[in-house]
Amino acid sequence: MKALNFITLKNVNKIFGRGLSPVRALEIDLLEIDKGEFVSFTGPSGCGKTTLLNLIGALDRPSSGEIFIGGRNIACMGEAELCRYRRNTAGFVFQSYCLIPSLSAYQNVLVPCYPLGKLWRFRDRARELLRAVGLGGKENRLPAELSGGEQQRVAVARALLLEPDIILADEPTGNLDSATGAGITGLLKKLSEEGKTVVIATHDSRVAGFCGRNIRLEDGRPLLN
Ligand SMILES: Nc1ncnc2c1ncn2[C@@H]1O[C@H](COP(=O)(O)OP(=O)(O)OP(=O)(O)O)[C@@H](O)[C@H]1O
Repeated sequence: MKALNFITLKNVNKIFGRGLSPVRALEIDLLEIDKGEFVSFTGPSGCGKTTLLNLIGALDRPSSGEIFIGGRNIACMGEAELCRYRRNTAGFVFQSYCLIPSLSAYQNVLVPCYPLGKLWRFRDRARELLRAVGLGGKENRLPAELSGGEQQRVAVARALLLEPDIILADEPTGNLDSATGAGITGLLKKLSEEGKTVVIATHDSRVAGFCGRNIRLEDGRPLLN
């Protein structure tokens, strides 16, 4: 049975800057996402999509409010606990892939475990993940020797290395042609069917159409039905 309300944002505000011209980037009364959901956020440029993903992934802190992940409020965690949360619970996929150019696909997938040491423990999993995203046989290629879609697959495999419950993807298909983008969206959908909670920000209505639920943001506020 699905556990409900895996991600809950309550009275969350994010304000950038101070003084005469602060920017209110997000203003959320209540937003709930279930475990295993595949949710997209859409809306015009500047409506707060990236800010929202960054708050859920603890890459940034809210100005006020509570963000519960699996019942724990990450908005009031200390830095050490947040580090563990970022490492173990939330995996990020970015529009521009953010791979390290001098490392092979396989080495890039292993990057999240470098700070943990004990690389050997993750070697088989990294190879398995590359096979699972359709890159078996291309483990030793550098990012420059892979297509955009293949690089994004490496980024998805990297995000999965430490078995996070949540995948956050900010415009994951933004640099890809529509067929390749559909492949990446299909891969993210499959992950949600396997139990991961997948949250993406996208401009592309076709990508949003693939998701179980789409939430439109306007001026930092979700338009909920
Ligand atoms: N570090 C920052 N300092 C000041 N303002 C910021 C900062 N980051 C974002 N903003 C502002 O917050 C608002 C929301 O930005 P955000 O990047 O979340 O929007 P977005 O919906 O992801 O936009 P896009 O679709 O163009 O990527 C915008 O008005 C933006 O200018």
